Amino acid sequence: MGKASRDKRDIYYRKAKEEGWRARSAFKLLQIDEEYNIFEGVKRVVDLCAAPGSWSQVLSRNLYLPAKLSPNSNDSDLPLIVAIDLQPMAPIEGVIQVQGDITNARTAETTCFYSTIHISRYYDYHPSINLFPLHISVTGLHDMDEFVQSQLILAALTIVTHILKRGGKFIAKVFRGKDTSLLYCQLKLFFTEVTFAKPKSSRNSSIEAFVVCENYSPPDGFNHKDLHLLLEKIGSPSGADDLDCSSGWLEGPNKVYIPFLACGDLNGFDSDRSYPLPKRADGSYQSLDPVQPPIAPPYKRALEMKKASSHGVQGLEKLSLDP
Ligand SMILES: C[S@@+](CC[C@H](N)C(=O)[O-])C[C@H]1O[C@@H](n2cnc3c(N)ncnc32)[C@H](O)[C@@H]1O
Repeated sequence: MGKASRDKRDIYYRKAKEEGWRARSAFKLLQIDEEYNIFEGVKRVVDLCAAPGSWSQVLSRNLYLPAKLSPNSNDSDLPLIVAIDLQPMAPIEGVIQVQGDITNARTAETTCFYSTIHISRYYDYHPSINLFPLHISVTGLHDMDEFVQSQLILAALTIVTHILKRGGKFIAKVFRGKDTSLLYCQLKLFFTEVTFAKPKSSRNSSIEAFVVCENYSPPDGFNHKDLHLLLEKIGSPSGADDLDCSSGWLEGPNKVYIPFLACGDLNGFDSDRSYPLPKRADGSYQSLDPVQPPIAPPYKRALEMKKASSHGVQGLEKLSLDP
């Protein structure tokens, strides 16, 4: 019997069939919850790249159904679960589905709409957890894979920064590679706790891991609307002018944060300054406009993260590739 067929019939594959999960990856989320208690106190969840829906099933069974079946159940207090994917999926009780591309600005808007309309109507606060099985179809062309990954991260962060409340969580599947440290640093900009986990149901032979980000706490002065603009332009087939990160359209601390998030770039910035000054045509720096934000930490955090990325990420080495 070949390795692939043996793998397919592992214990989690069988258990998933027996217990009615749409994919064995349900166990990965359940095991992440066992270790990090991610569902505690959670009332709002957005499941990005959700089809065929095993993570949404976990959310329905662990959050929605217990609340619905509780004797004190109140319709206005049921958890809100929004699932997004390019593909349609069979309905799941308590899960609102949005079909769309998460790298597209319109999908991001729809997600925000669904999340905020329910929240503002009933609860007046934002979702506390985002799940993101970041799925990259590996092409084998390194540049292409890297580009797709960076686009998905940008898309996920756009949605995250628009709807996550302070203290919220973000869980994403990632592929470990040379850029994992950079990804860690990018996420560290927004969350005080970023940990890589390898649940036991994730095959040792797979380079997948899960990043568990806790305590959402965006840096001072970060304007999330700029991420959305970037997504819109990049995702637009309409021929709209490309907004690259050095085109001068960014202001204040975002001059540092956005290039760092979009492509890990902190080059060209003077590390003695809190944020870069605009340059004149002759290359000299313009003085600070008095209405600009005061010189304060803004990009020190990004710079520290960038430095940390060259020293490796604690915990990652534990995620051995060996069985
Ligand atoms: C591995 S599957 C996710 C499995 C799912 N989390 C589960 O538990 O059943 C990856 C999904 O990502 C979706 N996907 C990939 N790129 C996407 C994008 N740009 N926008 C929305 N969905 C995307 C694919 O359609 C696919 O259904």
